[in-house]
Amino acid sequence: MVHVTCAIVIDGSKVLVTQRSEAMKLPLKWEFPGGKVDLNESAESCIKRELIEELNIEVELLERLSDSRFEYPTFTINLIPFVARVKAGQLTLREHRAFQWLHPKELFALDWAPADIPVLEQFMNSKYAVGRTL
Ligand SMILES: Nc1nc2c([nH]c(=O)n2[C@H]2C[C@H](O)[C@@H](COP(=O)(O)OP(=O)(O)OP(=O)(O)O)O2)c(=O)[nH]1
Repeated sequence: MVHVTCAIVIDGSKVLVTQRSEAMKLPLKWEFPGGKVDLNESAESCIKRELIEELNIEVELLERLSDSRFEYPTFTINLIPFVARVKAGQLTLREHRAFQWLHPKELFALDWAPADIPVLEQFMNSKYAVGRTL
């Protein structure tokens, strides 16, 4: 099983989403940015490191949500989500194809990496999803 962290980065009512590039696994799928946890690394350190490496942003973690386990045909992922806020840095795409800041209600329309769907649902039911329609 692969342990992967991801961050739902919020700015007011907007949420950051990133699109995987053609060269990555799950090409062109939208995701919450993050990546694989290294050996002996905590989930918290991992997500902070990944966001600096991939997007050049330093984040503050607000809350850890529940893990989402998903079986892809060739591997099983345990996705560890955090809600976070940008503390410093100018967002720069280093691996992804695109990014968008969206309102919570716009999120469901994206073509998501399947493991992210339960994470998205948890987020939508949290106090951080401002202006959501329930
Ligand atoms: N970063 C991230 N990865 C996700 C999410 N949802 C999801 O299924 N994944 C999958 C895609 C990848 O197979 C894996 C994360 O790996 P990664 O982002 O470090 O990159 P990768 O697999 O392209 O890298 P690699 O195998 O070439 O080292 O988890 C998500 O929300 N964020």
